[in-house]
Amino acid sequence: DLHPSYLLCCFFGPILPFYERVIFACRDDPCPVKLNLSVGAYRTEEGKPLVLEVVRRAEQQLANDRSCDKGYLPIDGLADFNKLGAKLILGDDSHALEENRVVTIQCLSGTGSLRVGAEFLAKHHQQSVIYVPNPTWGNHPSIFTLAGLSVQYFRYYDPQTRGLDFEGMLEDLGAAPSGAIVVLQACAHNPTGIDPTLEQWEQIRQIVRSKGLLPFFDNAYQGFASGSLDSDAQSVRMFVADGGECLIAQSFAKNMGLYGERIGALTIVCTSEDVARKVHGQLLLVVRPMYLTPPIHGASIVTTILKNSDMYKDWTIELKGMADRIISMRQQLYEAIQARGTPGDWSHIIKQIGMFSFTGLNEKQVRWMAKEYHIYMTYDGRISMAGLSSKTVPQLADAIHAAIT
Ligand SMILES: Cc1[nH+]cc(COP(=O)(O)O)c(/C=N/[C@@H](CC(=O)O)C(=O)O)c1O
Repeated sequence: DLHPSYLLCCFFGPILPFYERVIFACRDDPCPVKLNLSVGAYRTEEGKPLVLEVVRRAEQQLANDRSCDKGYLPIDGLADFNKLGAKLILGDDSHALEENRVVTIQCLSGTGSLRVGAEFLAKHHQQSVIYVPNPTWGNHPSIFTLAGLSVQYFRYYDPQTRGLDFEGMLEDLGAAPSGAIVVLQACAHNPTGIDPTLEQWEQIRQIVRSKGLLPFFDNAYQGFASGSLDSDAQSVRMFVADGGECLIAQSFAKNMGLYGERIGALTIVCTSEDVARKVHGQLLLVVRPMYLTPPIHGASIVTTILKNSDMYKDWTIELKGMADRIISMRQQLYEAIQARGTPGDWSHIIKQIGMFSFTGLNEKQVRWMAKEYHIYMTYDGRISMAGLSSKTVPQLADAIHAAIT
């Protein structure tokens, strides 16, 4: 009979995903000028996390409201949050909302929304195959596999052009079995920073609908990519406008800076009000044994801001400020690389969008940069542009130049 601790140590083998190893390597590096570009969390020009001013005002308002309590939320979360969150992604004029075909439940940020959606699909959807982009966010395969779905990949990134492998994507989606689930990152694709154009989204929509595939949008960066909440929602709204079904995982971690509040929502757009009612009931059966009910504070902050037109407007201004700073970091890094005459075409740095840039650096170069320049990024060469500042751009450009030449 095995000693219990022996059993445990059998499981605690080298399970850390590659990016966690990077984070620990960076954390343990004593160098005073180390640069952590591995985590997708916004940092200010001073390299600090940012609590939005409008979030502080909302929290102050909540703290002063003596009618607020800390009781359990319903299983599907804060009703106002669900309503306002659905409108934010679907648009005020959404027919699906008008026809009551939409189910939205508050979940534990984007990750929790993806997981609840995946558990629901594993139980109720006739196809258990889920296609994700190659490459995709490192956590996607685990979320879907642990929920009981079988993960397949569709081509997404072309290393030759450092752009979208659009033909390959359409071919793989065309070859997917009818009813298969397809994960589509709504904007600011992680890790590549490459999004389809609106014309390409329309072609993707046509093939998804003609093949009877089920789109599952991961909407983790709405407003963070272009600075506009509506522009970044266009891909989702295209699909919803055609009357078909889709799932949408929403996160307020990045666009409202509420990373640690774990606030997001799962929206399922159904074909009828009656189906929506049944889906809602089944979602409650997934959530209750998983975490009973979601946390109240983050949902209250988001609701306070979305409900108040002045606060909403102030939020959009701060959100655009974050997006603009990232776009400026792209431009500065590109110009710094150009100024050093680093070989190769680096225009992908300014063509890509959102939090990340897929540099094209290989693992050997990434490891060398960590060792020689104390600059940390994920081993696939992804850098978080939000981790850069005008001060640190030259340090990164020098390191890239040295790694390439
Ligand atoms: C595409 C995508 N989807 C969902 C999430 C989950 O976000 P949530 O905080 O659950 O709402 C993330 C987080 N990505 C960053 C965080 C991480 O992976 O640790 C990242 O890629 O760095 C994504 O990049």
